[in-house]
Amino acid sequence: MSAPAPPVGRPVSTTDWARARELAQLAGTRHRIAATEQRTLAAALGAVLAGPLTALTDLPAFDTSAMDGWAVAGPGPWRLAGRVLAGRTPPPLADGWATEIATGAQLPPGATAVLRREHGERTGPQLRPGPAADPTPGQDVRPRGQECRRGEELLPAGTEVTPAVLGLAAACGYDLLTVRRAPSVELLVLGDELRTEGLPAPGLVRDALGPMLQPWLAARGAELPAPRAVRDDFALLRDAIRHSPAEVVVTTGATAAGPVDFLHAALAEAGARLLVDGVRVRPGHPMLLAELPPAGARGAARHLVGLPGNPLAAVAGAVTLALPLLAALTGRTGSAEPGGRCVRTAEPLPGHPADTRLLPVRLTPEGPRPLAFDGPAMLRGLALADALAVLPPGGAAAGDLVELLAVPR
Ligand SMILES: Nc1nc2c(c(=O)[nH]1)N[C@H]1C(S)=C(S)[C@@H](COP(=O)(O)OP(=O)(O)OC[C@H]3O[C@@H](n4cnc5c(N)ncnc54)[C@H](O)[C@@H]3O)O[C@H]1N2
Ligand code: MOO
Repeated sequence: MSAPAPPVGRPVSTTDWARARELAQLAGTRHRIAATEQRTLAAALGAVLAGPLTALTDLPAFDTSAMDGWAVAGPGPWRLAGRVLAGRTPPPLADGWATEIATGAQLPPGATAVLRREHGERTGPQLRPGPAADPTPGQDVRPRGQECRRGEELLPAGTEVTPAVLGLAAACGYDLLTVRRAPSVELLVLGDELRTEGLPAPGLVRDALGPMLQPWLAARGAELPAPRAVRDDFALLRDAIRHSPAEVVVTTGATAAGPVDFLHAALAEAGARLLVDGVRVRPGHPMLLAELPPAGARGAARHLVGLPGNPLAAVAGAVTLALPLLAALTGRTGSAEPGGRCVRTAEPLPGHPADTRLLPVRLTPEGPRPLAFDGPAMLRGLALADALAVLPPGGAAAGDLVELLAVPR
């Protein structure tokens, strides 16, 4: 069969930007991954908690000294005996006695407070509070359960496992975390003009999207192998889509109406149903989202996100369609996800007259500042950006609240 001609005069810019993002979220929510797996803490970074993180122990697990000094029992002066270091179990302390204690050490039973080293005056075996008054009961003591009680919910299901979450989980006794299975993704990079190494040459450009999207999507919780290059060939593309075992196929390029832009035709032949076909956003308006027929015996739901080939347009497609889809597939919540952060502008930010604009900005104490080199085919501004500002048609005036989206990290 000969390759079909790419569609001519196909309508573009058909879906409003916010609606397109919502449709991607809905598609993921409808096919939320139920499977869970247990991972060691070291392997869980970036995954999503399958259930609430509940404390396995009180925190602190025992009454603890918050300062270096002396554990004291009752009002001063005190008689001094011994010392308690972190990691030891101290004997009880009788009223009128004090014992040297380190920060983090277990408070002896009977101790009523901790006197900081700089607040105590020691004369031989005697300790008095110095010019300061006696410590109040409980002073500089971290009582058992101050941070949480055993069984208390610390984090909800859907929380991304960040380094801080790993620290908290370790602090309250976890060795393994139950997380949602990561969605499998295949990245297909389209374009005969692309080289994966060396300098661009006449007519040839370096693939900028494989090196950017692969680690970005992986950091957002996707399970994906190295990108696969697919030649500008209709049948190759159709078969790559048809037979991909991934739950989410992400393609780059071939979304528009060029002579070898076969994506629409390949999707049609692969039995795809378009959920989003063009978005009223700049850059990136030819982006698309499709539902693919299930593949393989497991019959898992599959989607395809078609990112435009222009590199900044591809980033716009990723934040609009790919990341919301991936987040919803795992039920991921958090500030890096859609709708996370807003900021007030200090100066007007230029928009598109009719469409939403995603503008790379630097965040300064005064507010978001646009960056130069923000054309659809450029990455220079993006590489310096802290965020993409979501600008409504017509742009934002000084003092407006604008949403910020995370840039590739
Ligand atoms: N007649 C029209 N032409 C175009 C329209 C339109 O509405 N009507 N839209 C323009 C817009 S906007 C975009 S964005 C691009 C989308 O193009 P495709 O998704 O079909 O992508 P390609 O044609 O394959 O490539 C476009 C451009 O990007 C470069 N590219 C592609 N892949 C990569 C990569 N992995 N790394 C670096 N650069 C890449 C490619 O070489 C081209 O320069 O269509 C416009 N045209
Ligand atoms: O998506 Mo295109 O200009 O908007 O690069």
